[in-house]
Amino acid sequence: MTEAEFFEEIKAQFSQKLPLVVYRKPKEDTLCSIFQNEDSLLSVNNFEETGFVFAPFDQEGPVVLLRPDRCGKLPGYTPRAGCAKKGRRPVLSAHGKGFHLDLVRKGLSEIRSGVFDKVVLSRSFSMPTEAEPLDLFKNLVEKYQNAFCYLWYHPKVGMWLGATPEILLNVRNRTFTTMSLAGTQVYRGDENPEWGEKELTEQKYVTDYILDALKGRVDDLKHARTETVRAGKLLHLRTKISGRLKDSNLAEILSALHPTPAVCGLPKESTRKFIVSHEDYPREFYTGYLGELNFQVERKRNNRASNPEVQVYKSISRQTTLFVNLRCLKLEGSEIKIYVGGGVTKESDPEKEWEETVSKSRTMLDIL
Ligand SMILES: C=C(O[C@H]1C=CC=C(C(=O)O)[C@@H]1O)C(=O)O
Repeated sequence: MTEAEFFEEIKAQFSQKLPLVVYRKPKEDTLCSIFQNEDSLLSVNNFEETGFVFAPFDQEGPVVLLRPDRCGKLPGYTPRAGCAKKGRRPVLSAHGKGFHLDLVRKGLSEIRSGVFDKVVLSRSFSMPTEAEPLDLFKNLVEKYQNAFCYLWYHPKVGMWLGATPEILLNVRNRTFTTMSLAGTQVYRGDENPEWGEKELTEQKYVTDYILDALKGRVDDLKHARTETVRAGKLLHLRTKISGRLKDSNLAEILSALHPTPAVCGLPKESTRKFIVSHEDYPREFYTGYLGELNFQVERKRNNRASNPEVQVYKSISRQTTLFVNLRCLKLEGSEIKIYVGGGVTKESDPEKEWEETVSKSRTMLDIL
């Protein structure tokens, strides 16, 4: 399949208003597309299905499933810069700042009263755009090599686009990896900067929560050393976590994990309630998760041990690769809605929390 054919197929699906997703996994150069042949709105029942999932923040909400009726692959894709229409660089406005500062103060007051330890508070803002969705996607792929970049569309749900640095769960057969990702600072040329107490604590809450949620449900639970990772112009703290699922209990693992304190808070239930009743917009799919569910992967292997003439055989495994939906936007006609948030702990300063959401919003604004 040529590059022109790959993108033509996507445009044709759009013009027929049929569901699709196009994406590129972190550090890979293959673009993947998935098309559903008709527009029914399908949802996941028990996570035994195969397809591309798109889950909302709200754990009770249905997890949308795109059925892979047709799939495309474009290996070796080299992104080119400047696909979006040239225009004025979007101006960052302070609109909504008063509300956000108040929201953070309310969160802090709950933390100080001992209601919860950490809460992730967010905001959303809109701006006009004339950019073509596919051009925006190409810009994401070009700019964010370490991120999972996607463009997702369902005529009954809407169109979303993002470049997320956060893996929720990666499972091949029964081996899984996940990560705790939190704490933010702006990248200023040093990939190994000092971290403050506030960031170290807010990220440790996430690590401890994940380890606790998985304990007893998995074998060989391990975590690596906490490290700094770069996501565009930002740096985060990350701890990789791995293990082996006891049996095929993907649904149970996901419900124990999602939403983690990287996007909700600690404890989960009281912070979820606080978020839903105090943020001034519905998160919908922001801070939900998305990705491949139970895809078959074929691997060719050389079995040197059993045959000196090098026998090549194929092994088939099932793989699930899910990402947290961060650094994303929703496209509604000629308007985009950008979503950004940050973790609030007892050490938070409302003004700095606002600045952090401004820095995070640049990930999406820079592709316009
Ligand atoms: C909630 C977001 O980021 C999360 C992931 C990494 C760092 C975060 C932080 O430092 O607050 C957040 O937990 C967002 O980008 O909207």
